Amino acid sequence: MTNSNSADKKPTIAISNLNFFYGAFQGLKDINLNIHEKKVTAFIGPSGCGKSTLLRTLNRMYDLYPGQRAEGTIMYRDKNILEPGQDVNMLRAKVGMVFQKPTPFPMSIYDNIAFGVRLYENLPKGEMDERVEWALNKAALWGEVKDKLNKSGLSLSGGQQQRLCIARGVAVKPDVLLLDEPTSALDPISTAKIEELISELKGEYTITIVTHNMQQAARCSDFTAYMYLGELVEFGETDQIFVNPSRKETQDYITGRFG
Ligand SMILES: Nc1ncnc2c1ncn2[C@@H]1O[C@H](COP(=O)(O)OP(=O)(O)OP(=O)(O)O)[C@@H](O)[C@H]1O
Repeated sequence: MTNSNSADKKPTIAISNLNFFYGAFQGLKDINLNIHEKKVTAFIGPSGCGKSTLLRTLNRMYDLYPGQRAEGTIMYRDKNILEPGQDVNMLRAKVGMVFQKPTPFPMSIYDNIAFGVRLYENLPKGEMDERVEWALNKAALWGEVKDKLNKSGLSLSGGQQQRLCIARGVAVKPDVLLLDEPTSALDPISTAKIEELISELKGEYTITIVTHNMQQAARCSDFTAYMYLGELVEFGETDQIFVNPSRKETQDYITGRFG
């Protein structure tokens, strides 16, 4: 594994000796990796290598499924989130997730945003209106929906729905955003919008993205982790990984010679 030399600042998330199990099957093997503050980190690698599994450990999404368990340490701002006493709801408010398929709730555009906020904060109507507008602006969607906030979130196009999900994610003011192949269901124009959005959001949030799209990783990320069969093969600054990888396996994958 290559360590990045721009890692002087304390990382937002420090993963050490992480192993993950789906019952008897080991999905992640001894992962050591830092996620840096206000940077975009991409997880790349062939199908089944463990990218989504790794992403889901970062807010303990796997807790929802019986038989899945993680061992090791994931320090998130000085606290090991794998410890049993961790408040997972609070963790998921701080470390939010956007999924591959847009998943708006079957409710109005306004309520899609307000719903999550109400779980954590009791805002008067005026402040909630401001928060909804703020979040939709952050997700570059306000202009397209400001006149139809009471319409169903499901009435939006796929690209708009995904931006609504990103707005929902930022509305609770998280610290970290986990994006699991956020553009794989979208057309090129919507994809470009989401990529622009990622570049803007990283000024304020620490972002981790799983992607199959090499160009997307190269365009959007500051750091890249290449995984294979549950192992982290190489991690480093994206420019170095794409221009001068230290491992032949990484080179083969990014140049399309894999498999
Ligand atoms: N619920 C599950 N039960 C058992 N094994 C699983 C489960 N989910 C994933 N796996 C296995 O864990 C390994 C890693 O899967 P994961 O979904 O993390 O890969 P990935 O790199 O994100 O793949 P893809 O790019 O195809 O989405 C695979 O071998 C997969 O079959």
